[in-house]
Amino acid sequence: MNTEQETGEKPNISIKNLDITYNYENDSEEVKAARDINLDIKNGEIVSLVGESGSGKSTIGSSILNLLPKDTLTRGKIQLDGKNLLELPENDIREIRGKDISKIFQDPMGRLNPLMTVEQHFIELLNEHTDFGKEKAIEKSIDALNDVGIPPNRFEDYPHEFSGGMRQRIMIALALVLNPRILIADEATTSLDVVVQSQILNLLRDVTEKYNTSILNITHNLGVVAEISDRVVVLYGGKVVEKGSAEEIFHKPKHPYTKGLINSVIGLDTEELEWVEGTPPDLVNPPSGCPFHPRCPQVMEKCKKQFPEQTGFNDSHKTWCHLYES
Ligand SMILES: Nc1ncnc2c1ncn2[C@@H]1O[C@H](COP(=O)(O)OP(=O)(O)OP(=O)(O)O)[C@@H](O)[C@H]1O
Repeated sequence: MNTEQETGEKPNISIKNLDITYNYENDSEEVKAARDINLDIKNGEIVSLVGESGSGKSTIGSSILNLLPKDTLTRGKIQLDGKNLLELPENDIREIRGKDISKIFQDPMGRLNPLMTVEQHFIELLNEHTDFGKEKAIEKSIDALNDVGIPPNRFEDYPHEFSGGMRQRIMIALALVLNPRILIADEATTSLDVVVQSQILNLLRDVTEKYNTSILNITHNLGVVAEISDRVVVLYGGKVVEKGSAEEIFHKPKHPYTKGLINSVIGLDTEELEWVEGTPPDLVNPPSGCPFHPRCPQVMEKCKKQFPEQTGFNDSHKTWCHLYES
């Protein structure tokens, strides 16, 4: 049974048994980028999806927006308001994209049009999704900018006139102005320096509360996760291997991979930095059994043969590891 069923709270968005395979039936090798993913996100909740490069994080984020390449096979369900987003026609999904579900990326400069002012970006977006007149559109935009700390006198400036952190604030305001149900932040702070990263994360936390928007925070950097997450989902080789509250994942990690990830984060009391030895799996031919078994310091014979069943420690904390199976 999953957390949401146990607590009885209805999720905002619900991913069920999601499998994603790239290069399905084309000439290239199939890549099994996500396998049997189950993930519910509640209203106003910040869930971080963490794992090494290539573990399938961005693939899952893109599937929610239906932005995967055409020859990608997706199986399972991504449910929002009783609709399976994977089955919606392109026109319907275009309507949802930007309005109910929005996304912020690592590189705001690459997403903002250098020839358009901040105002023009907002007006274009609001014209596409609403029938606000110009006055209301400007008022809404200035409110959203205000919420992210950009003063109204910068409304007619161009993207290059802002610092990296301010451009990311503008992206957040653009992502929130339509009051979306869920915001997907894909490595949203990765290119920023540590102080600005922290400011942007705090900002995301604050605006989530104000707008009651959920956030799926995708990152390989565990350092930025502790600060903002309600829950953390750990992904390895396209499979969820552990999930729990931020407190549980950081202070009581169970899966050997999660433990390795946590130990590789630099903290104030770090004396010796550790890392997870070995290389991430090839998702064209994922390892049999538990995908982490070739790198696991506690590997057992059955780990090579069979993916573990879920072990639940309480309503929120679960892992998939043979070490904990009774
Ligand atoms: N368009 C694509 N076609 C084929 N394979 C892809 C495509 N995009 C990603 N992959 C593969 O899918 C797997 C998961 O990639 P994904 O980008 O989702 O991982 P990630 O955890 O987000 O990593 P990163 O942090 O490096 O972006 C990887 O093996 C990657 O090479």
